[in-house]
Amino acid sequence: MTELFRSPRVMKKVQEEIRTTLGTGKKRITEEDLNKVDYLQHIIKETFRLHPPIPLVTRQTSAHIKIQGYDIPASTALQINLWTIGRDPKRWTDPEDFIPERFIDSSIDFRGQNFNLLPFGSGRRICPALPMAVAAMELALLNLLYFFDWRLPDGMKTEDFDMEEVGTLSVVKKVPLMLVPVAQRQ
Ligand code: HEM
Repeated sequence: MTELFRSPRVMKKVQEEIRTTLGTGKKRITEEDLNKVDYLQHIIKETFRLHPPIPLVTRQTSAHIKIQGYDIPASTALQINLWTIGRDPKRWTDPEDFIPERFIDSSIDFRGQNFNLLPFGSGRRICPALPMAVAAMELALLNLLYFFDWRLPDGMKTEDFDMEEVGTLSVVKKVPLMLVPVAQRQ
């Protein structure tokens, strides 16, 4: 929601796509509404790229290996920095910008097969809750964006948003986002 609010173009586009796709007059968002709005899926991917909730995934080597010329002994703990990978200019164009369109016509997904985007890890220890977590995020966003428009509290400016993140194993926004909902008559 913070990235959407910082990017009015993206907010407007996704609300239009959600409201057009789901139609007017809905009383509730249901499971049948999931996976219908492609642009929302791109927004979720773009958010995972810039703000992976678990920024470091750990593995331990089972044998001596060599990576890019470095000798790594057996039983070494390796940390894969998902946050850095998500902002690596060698992998992403304009990596600091929130551009969901980068995923249009792209096969990049977050299900562990593409090593540029691994918010749920990969392989046999990949997050077992991936389908539930993604469905919960999508349901929450559909509800927030279909039924409400959003404005800033009086006296606050978008430039005042503090984007700092804090945490250890998992990270969250240091200063919670505060917005005012404006109910929409559909
Ligand atoms: C957006 C939400 C979530 C994200 C981004 C996330 C991310 C991750 C990541 C990166 C890992 C490590 C994967 C690896 O080492 O390859 C992990 C593991 C795990 N996650 Fe999640 N997770 C989320 C939600 C959840 C939820 C809601 C649950 C439980 C209800 C959950 C349960 C677990 C468990 C049990 C593991 C350990 C799996 C294992 O070691 O075999 N996760 N998650």
